[in-house]
Amino acid sequence: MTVKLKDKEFVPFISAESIDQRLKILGAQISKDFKNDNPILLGVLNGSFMFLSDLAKYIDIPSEFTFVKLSSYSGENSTGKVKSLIGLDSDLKGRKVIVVEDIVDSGLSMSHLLEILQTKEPLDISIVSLLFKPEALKFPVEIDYVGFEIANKFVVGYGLDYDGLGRNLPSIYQLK
Ligand SMILES: O=P(O)(O)OC[C@H]1O[C@H](OP(=O)(O)OP(=O)(O)O)[C@H](O)[C@@H]1O
Ligand SMILES: Nc1nc2[nH]cnc2c(=O)[nH]1
Repeated sequence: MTVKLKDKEFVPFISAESIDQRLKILGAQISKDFKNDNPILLGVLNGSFMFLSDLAKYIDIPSEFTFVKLSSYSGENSTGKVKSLIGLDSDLKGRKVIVVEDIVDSGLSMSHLLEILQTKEPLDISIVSLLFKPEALKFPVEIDYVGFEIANKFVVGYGLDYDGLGRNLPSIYQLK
């Protein structure tokens, strides 16, 4: 069934069942790779809230969870550049950090985020992204765990929004 959000129509793309199956595999892989590391999973708000919450249920090793939001604003104006992390209250020094994103598209957000995170002196940084658009990548970033590689088309649902709407859809839709 199609979904209409404001002026745009979206068609079903990745079902809730497919997401759940993939998350089981990702969770098992991460649990194996970080077995003795007590990693910190760092969700990037807003888009990652649903992904991280569901992924966490399939991670069965000691692990910690925290969230940040990126800020690209200076006063009232967007600088077009991500400048700081809002809400990072955990000490990352010497820790294994797993950044959790809903999507890597151009790679701009992730490359800026990595620059800021490096200054916190973590032991290492891994990336898990539910979605990845290889054709759209302009700022090279290496993603350690990818849920789904997708075409360069706009998607919504499962945390991802169109103009603030659609984040609560339990599956992923693609622009018609
Ligand atoms: O690779 P990029 O081209 O930088 O795009 C990816 C970014 O876009 C989305 O965030 P957005 O800025 O829309 O904020 P949101 O998470 O609050 O929706 C998404 O959550 C990523 O952070
Ligand atoms: N909702 C949404 N946000 C994005 N941010 C970067 N790419 C996308 C996308 O395809 N959909």
